[in-house]
Amino acid sequence: MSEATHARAATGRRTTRVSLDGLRKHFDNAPAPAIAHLDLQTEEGEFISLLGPSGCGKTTTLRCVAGFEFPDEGRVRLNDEDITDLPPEKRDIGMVFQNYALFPHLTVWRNLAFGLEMRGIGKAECRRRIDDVLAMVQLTALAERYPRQLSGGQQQRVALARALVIEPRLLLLDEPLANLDAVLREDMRVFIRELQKRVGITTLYVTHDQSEAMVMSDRVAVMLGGKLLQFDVPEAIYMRPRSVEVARFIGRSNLIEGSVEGLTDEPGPYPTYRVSTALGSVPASHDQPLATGQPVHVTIRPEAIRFRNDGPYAGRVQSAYFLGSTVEHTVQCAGGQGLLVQTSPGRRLDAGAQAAFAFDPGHAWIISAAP
Ligand SMILES: Nc1ncnc2c1ncn2[C@@H]1O[C@H](COP(=O)(O)OP(=O)(O)OP(=O)(O)O)[C@@H](O)[C@H]1O
Repeated sequence: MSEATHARAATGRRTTRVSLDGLRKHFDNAPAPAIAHLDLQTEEGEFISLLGPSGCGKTTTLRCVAGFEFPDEGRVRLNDEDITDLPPEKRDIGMVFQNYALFPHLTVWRNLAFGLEMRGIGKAECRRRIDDVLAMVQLTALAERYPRQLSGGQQQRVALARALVIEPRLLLLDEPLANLDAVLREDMRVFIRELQKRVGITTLYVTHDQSEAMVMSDRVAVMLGGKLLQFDVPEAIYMRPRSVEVARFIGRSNLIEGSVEGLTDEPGPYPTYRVSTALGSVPASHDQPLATGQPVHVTIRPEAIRFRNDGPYAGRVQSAYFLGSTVEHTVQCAGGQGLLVQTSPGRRLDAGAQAAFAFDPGHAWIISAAP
């Protein structure tokens, strides 16, 4: 049996599409809805991150899927089954919380057996499933330990194993790495993602950490103020933000106001326009038709700008901070436009220097939505 088949057999191989249709949740006495309106559909086996700042409604969304909250409006579906009104224990969903929520008085083995026994699973089947899942999370040797005798990372793996051993049709993870130190967090990202791929289970993952969402996910749902701002593959979220809010929230970004001058015939994966800005006329890409004179923003990532003596744009370096592998410069340009420019240490310019710079039209993206 291949490792992937083995892993799927160990957790029952149940792929599921999740469909959130028109969800709304407004808690009593809250000034604004936790979820204003949410439509989100996943494919089978996808790893989806719900990403956004504190209070944007990520956890409430996850709790509506788990059955710990009930939406005021909208439906939650797994494949074609409407589970909106089912209690949590009837949903067949595995969940891992930030604080792991392990039973402290039970060994690792008993923690895993608990949910299986509750479901009336026979002894032999329990043993088979627990053995398989413990092997997957590499904890076979620690089966008789109590949670307090385990490190944070090991406890997290027990929590994952406990969620998977019931062979759920969906896995929900709510900031599961928040309590781990930085190095362990990075290891656990890879561990969870590899495990999820082997098992093939559809997963919703709540985080406010953008790099975590980028590294782990097939697609990222960026939320703000109870609304979905953008739902796309990580590269598109980073390179082709659809709104000023997404550009601001994801990574560091330069946002330049301007108005569309017209379409060019420059080659590239997306049509290139010229946009009139404080820097002058700049080339930038977009995938939708734009009208001449239309107000837009151009977003350029700091690492996409290069200092070059023959560059078409000019400014004065105000500060240069050494960050280790890169140097971050702030540059004051014509018309009062400030820019962040990130270079390798070898390309550093000092504060006070005059800078000429350039960027590819493919790295300048037009945002046409009003902020
Ligand atoms: N039980 C509740 N009663 C009243 N308001 C609530 C309740 N649960 C959440 N809220 C409010 O709903 C909004 C969204 O909360 P939610 O926990 O979903 O956000 P979040 O994006 O997960 O934030 P965080 O990352 O801080 O957990 C917040 O303003 C929060 O205060």
